[in-house]
Amino acid sequence: MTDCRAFLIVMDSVGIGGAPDADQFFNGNRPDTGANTVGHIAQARPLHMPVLARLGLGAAVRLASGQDAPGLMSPPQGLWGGATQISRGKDTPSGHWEIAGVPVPWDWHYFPDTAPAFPPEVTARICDLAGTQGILANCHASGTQVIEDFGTDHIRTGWPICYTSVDSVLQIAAHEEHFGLDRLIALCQSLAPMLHAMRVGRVIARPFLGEAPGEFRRTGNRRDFAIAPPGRTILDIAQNGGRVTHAIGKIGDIFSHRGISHLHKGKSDADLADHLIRLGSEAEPGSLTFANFVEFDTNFGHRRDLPGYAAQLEWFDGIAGRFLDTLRPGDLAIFTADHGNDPSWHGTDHTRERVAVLGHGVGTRAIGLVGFSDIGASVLAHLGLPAPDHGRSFL
Ligand SMILES: O=P(O)(O)O[C@H]1O[C@H](CO)[C@@H](O)[C@H]1O
Ligand SMILES: [Mn+2]
Ligand SMILES: [Mn+2]
Repeated sequence: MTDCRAFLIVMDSVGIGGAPDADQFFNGNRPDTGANTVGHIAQARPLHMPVLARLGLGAAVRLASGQDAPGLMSPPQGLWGGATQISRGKDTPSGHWEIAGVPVPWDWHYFPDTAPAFPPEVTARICDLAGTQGILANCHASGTQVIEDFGTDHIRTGWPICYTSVDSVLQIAAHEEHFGLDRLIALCQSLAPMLHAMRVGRVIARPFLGEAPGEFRRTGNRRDFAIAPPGRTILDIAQNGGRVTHAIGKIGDIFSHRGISHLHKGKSDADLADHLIRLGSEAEPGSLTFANFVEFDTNFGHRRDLPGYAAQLEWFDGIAGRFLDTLRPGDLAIFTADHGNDPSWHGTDHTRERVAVLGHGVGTRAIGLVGFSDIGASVLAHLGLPAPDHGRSFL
């Protein structure tokens, strides 16, 4: 067995523009054509990201989208390129599964942007499981806004706040104390099989605290109940090959906890960064570490907070530098993303974009434009493991 280790790090929603099918994806009724998360942030405010810029982030933005990314245009000294997605969803499971070798073969079920958004049988099932006479919201919504709008009614009536988005999700927001955190999680878990049978990707528990509008805030106790990937992922293949696999952050939920030896969670990306840096030193020879950093997406992309997104990128770049310093000769680290979420864009939903592929540990190399599945295939090739069912190694 090889002693080489592999680290695959997904910066959630850090897209680089240029998706050839962006015109088929929408925020509201306007297409995602031209959306470019990193490009537009850097054009609004030059980014200081010396570590990822040195690997080739700026060059990747230009390759994928034809746009310049001020501050990031240093000559690449890592493995660098862009990746294009083929799965029909611009959501987290679609992106991660395809990176892990399983493009999504079906069309997800999406709830219409109508009021009500959910069919009567779904509403009835939620009421039945929750023991309530009704549900609140029942529409497309932003998660921070929906608790502002319905939090007071929720505390008064005890009814769960149920909402969706352009993604294939049913989200339930409920108060950790008035409704109860365990009760919310049990509700989502019990509801999930019905929704998965409808090809709804995830049921998500969104607990919050606070007693009045202006004070309501979501907590770190979010839980996702996702459909299991419909094929062998790189985590499955690595584990079947006798390797230790480490999942950091949301990776456990995204892969329905399959193929994972050790799960490392935290209340914030700062906690996850500590796990990543520690595993850089401690992960076993031959192991695979798969990490997701979610705050780019949840705290800044959906909130359309461009200065916040920029600051998070610069913070993460420092983490990336500290992490890379822990690696040994023969290790591979790849930084990539699962979709876009351009904070300068209209709407509040993800944006269809290409993503960067930035590799450390295999010298300077331009890989051009590859497919999402080629990322996972390359990780397995580096570890000396059998190839996945989709994708080709670019190493
Ligand atoms: O506005 P919030 O609740 O953060 O919702 C976002 O989170 C969901 C899951 O990632 C996405 O579908 C998007 O709607
Ligand atoms: Mn995502
Ligand atoms: Mn998101």
